[in-house]
Amino acid sequence: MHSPSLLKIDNLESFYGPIMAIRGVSLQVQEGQIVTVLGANGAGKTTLLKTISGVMDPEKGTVHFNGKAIEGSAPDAVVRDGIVHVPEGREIFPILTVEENLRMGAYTRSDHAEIEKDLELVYQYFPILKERRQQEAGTLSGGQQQMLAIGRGLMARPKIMLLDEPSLGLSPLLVKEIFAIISRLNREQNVTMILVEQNAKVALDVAHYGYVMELGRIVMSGDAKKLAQSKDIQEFYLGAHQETQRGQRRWKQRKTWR
Ligand SMILES: Nc1ncnc2c1ncn2[C@@H]1O[C@H](COP(=O)(O)OP(=O)(O)OP(=O)(O)O)[C@@H](O)[C@H]1O
Repeated sequence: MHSPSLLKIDNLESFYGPIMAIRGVSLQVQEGQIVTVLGANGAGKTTLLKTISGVMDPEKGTVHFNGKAIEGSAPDAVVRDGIVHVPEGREIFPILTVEENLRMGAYTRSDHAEIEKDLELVYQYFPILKERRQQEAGTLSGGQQQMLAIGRGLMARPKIMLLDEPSLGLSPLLVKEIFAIISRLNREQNVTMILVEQNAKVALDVAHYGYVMELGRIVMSGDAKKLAQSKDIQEFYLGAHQETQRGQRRWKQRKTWR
């Protein structure tokens, strides 16, 4: 990695009261890349994203975005800087319509004509959302809600999107469809992404670079193609592929990493 990073995190530590959820995490994201952060339940992936997006303040460490220190900034200031968090669990506004949800994503903007253009852009990527734009978001299927969460994130016109487990709870076919769109958004709209996933296989397929987290630390990192060939990763995702619960236990039980 030679060019300066778009996002650079050094030695980050975050706590929930006495619980240290992030233990000295350092990572870098180059502009234009998809960087995946893999790890089992409770590894600290969501906490990492919350700390980047300003929802949580770190106890220690720095987050630089475009060379500017942003750790401890308010969440809306982070959005204005160009970082958008697409949360896990389709946290859309269920009683607002699809279009109202999308417009909420542009809450930090006042360039009205551009907002209308971006709405059309979101509808190009997700035609089903256009079809259902007057429908209450709570009545959408899980896959459609995930599309809406991503679309709402796009409405902030981000430089970098933090995607928290977009595959969660979706059928393999839908996961394929959504990841293909994530990949297109990265290539065509030049949106840099941090992609948090338990599903290592699909994440490494679209990512350029990857990190593995375990108990709040980064235990492994590398080029996505190389990571996909690593024995540890293969054991994890093949296990996870066959039987999720067993896969997750095996991942957690590993003590050493190469
Ligand atoms: N609100 C909270 N209060 C206390 N501890 C928490 C809270 N949220 C998470 N934790 C703890 O912090 C650690 C990291 O959790 P985190 O949610 O970041 O993991 P994760 O890798 O994102 O897992 P998941 O995929 O389940 O979201 C875990 O030990 C978890 O139990």
